Amino acid sequence: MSEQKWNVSLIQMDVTIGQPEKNYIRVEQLLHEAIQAATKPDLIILPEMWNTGYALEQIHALADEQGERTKSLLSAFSQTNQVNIIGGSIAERRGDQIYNTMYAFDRTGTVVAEYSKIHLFRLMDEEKYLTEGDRIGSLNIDGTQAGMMICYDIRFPELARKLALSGAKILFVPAEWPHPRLHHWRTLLTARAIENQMYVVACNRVGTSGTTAFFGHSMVIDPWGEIVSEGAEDEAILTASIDLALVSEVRGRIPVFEDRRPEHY
Ligand SMILES: NC(=O)CCC(=O)C(=O)O
Repeated sequence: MSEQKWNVSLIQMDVTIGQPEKNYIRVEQLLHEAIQAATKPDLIILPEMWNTGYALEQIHALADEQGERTKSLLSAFSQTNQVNIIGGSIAERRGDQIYNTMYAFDRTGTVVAEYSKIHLFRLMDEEKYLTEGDRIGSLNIDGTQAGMMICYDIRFPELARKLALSGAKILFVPAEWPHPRLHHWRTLLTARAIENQMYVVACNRVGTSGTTAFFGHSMVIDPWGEIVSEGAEDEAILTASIDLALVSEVRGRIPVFEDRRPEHY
């Protein structure tokens, strides 16, 4: 890819709760569909907790031990197809603890970053079953600095700002965000893009889990806050082209980072 222009594919998939076997097969099928599209993606992103869904009562038995199965699948795919992958997040077992963990792979299949969700979402009982991460998720993809946040994390602007201050020009957000909070989803993602003058690439799942309905509406938002591409509520692969030169242009147009006065707040 050119240094500045990327084609991204967002795999807005349904997740079968508590059935990793089905979900690993489905992810592999969708990855193949994404790579065979007319415009080859430079980067593919998956949604949150795609291996198990929120099967929290069985999560200890279902979680991927140290993410080994996930890493093996996604690493082989990224290497074979020379594509960067932001692997959504999965339920990961590490010792006695379960984490909601994201892995990023470069075009050689190397894991270049991992991040475990810091803010656990009480409305979905995450804090009862999962352990929170203790470090932020920064990465470098094809020479561009980026950041990773997971779903509920987008309600915490401090985290996005910290990633932006560490050089991120693009923020990746896998999610399992349900109705009736579409307005929050769109507004918070747009705010993170505008205030940090960076791209936001957010991939949400679709489908239902018990009485909870996930609405999709995955989206790519540019550093000016315009929605470049937005999904509907069905399973789909969303594509968008992003131009990273726009980040510097917008930062030049309104010099927010130069005008910050952190000594007063
Ligand atoms: N999986 C999540 O973190 C959901 C977050 C959410 O729905 C919210 O409103 O925040």
